Amino acid sequence: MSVVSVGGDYEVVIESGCSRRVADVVGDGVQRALVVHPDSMRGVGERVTASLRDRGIDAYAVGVPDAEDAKTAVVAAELWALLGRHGFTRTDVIVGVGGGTVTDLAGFVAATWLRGVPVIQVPTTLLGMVDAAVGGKTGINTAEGKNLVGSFHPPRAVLCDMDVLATLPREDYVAGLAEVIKCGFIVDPVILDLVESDPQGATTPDSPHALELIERAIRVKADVVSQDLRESSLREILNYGHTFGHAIEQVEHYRRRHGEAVAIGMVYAAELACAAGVLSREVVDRHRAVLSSVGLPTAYESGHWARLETAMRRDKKTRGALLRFVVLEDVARPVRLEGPTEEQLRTAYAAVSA
Ligand SMILES: NC(=O)c1ccc[n+]([C@@H]2O[C@H](COP(=O)([O-])OP(=O)(O)OC[C@H]3O[C@@H](n4cnc5c(N)ncnc54)[C@H](O)[C@@H]3O)[C@@H](O)[C@H]2O)c1
Ligand SMILES: O=C(O)C(=O)C[C@@H](O)[C@H](O)[C@H](O)COP(=O)(O)O
Ligand SMILES: [Zn+2]
Repeated sequence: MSVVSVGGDYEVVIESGCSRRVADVVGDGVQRALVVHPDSMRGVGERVTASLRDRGIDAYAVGVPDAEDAKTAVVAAELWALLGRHGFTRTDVIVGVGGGTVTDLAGFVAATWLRGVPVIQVPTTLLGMVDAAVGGKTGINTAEGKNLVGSFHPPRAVLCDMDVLATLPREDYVAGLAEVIKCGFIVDPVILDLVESDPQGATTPDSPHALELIERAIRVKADVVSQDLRESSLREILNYGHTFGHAIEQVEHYRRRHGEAVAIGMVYAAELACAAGVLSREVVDRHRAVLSSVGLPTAYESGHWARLETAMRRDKKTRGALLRFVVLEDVARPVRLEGPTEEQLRTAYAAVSA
């Protein structure tokens, strides 16, 4: 078992079978629990619900639509209605069991119900474990863009059960590696060394390095969010690759995996930094090499610039008319690039669509 403390406020447990121990971390005085899971994870959701009932908690399981279809105001409103019907109070809890989409939704509903009730996160994807379930960013999408409505609401605990990864499709595991590699580029180059030493192994939860990769990425996230929960400055580095990545997701109506879009977004950010004279060609090439070695995409089709630029202007790092990007000066040296020229933006797009 491995435990990462997030600034002393809560713990991220990484252990086979720990999803069976949700009742141990719900806290005192809890009478009711709402366990939110996607239909694909009904088995784990119901197991968690049963384990809470065994401890005398009135637990209800509720299935939500798969992937980004869960992150809507309509689904959130259905859950608020359920909480109201079952009389959930401020001492009751919500449990998110699923990938990042479900932990984002469950966290958002917990943040807003009665202006905030506790949430326990039980991520079931690699991406959920290393990123979405940790750090308290919660949210839903609107027709205008990704994660445009949300709140900062840290969980009471995060339980990463390595056993549940056995059923995760390889493509989804690989998509989660994009956020792991992101942590390597922004803070912890040992992650890059580990992936480069065995790229094939990195693509499976059974590899000798899997646990170390997961733990290192969680430590990067925990360290950053414990210093800057509300993203006043430092936390922006976790958004590396997301300005262009979120724009791709929106243009594709959320049919591409988040991690895949972020992988392309990191190559875009690296090309942009290179065009702005901030980053060496060698580090840009390292982005393409390490991402493609695990099967992540590094290119995007041409012809979508106008829609991508419109979407990028809704990024939360934008200030007024000023587009702002997290870029690198070198590996583990993130900085901000504010107001890149139209030529630099287009040069980077041409480079990723080449
Ligand atoms: N809040 C944050 O800090 C944060 C960080 C990163 C990403 N995110 C969000 O996370 C989302 C992406 O998360 P994701 O990549 O986990 O996608 P996801 O939640 O869509 O899960 C991917 C797919 O795997 C299925 N699945 C989940 N666990 C499974 C398992 N163990 N076995 C079999 N199938 C399983 C899901 O049903 C889904 O079809 C995006 O919406 C992104 O914006 C949030
Ligand atoms: O935790 C953060 O902060 C991040 O930016 C992590 C990202 O991987 C994640 O996708 C996040 O949801 C993006 O947030 P947004 O503020 O750009 O919507
Ligand atoms: Zn992300």
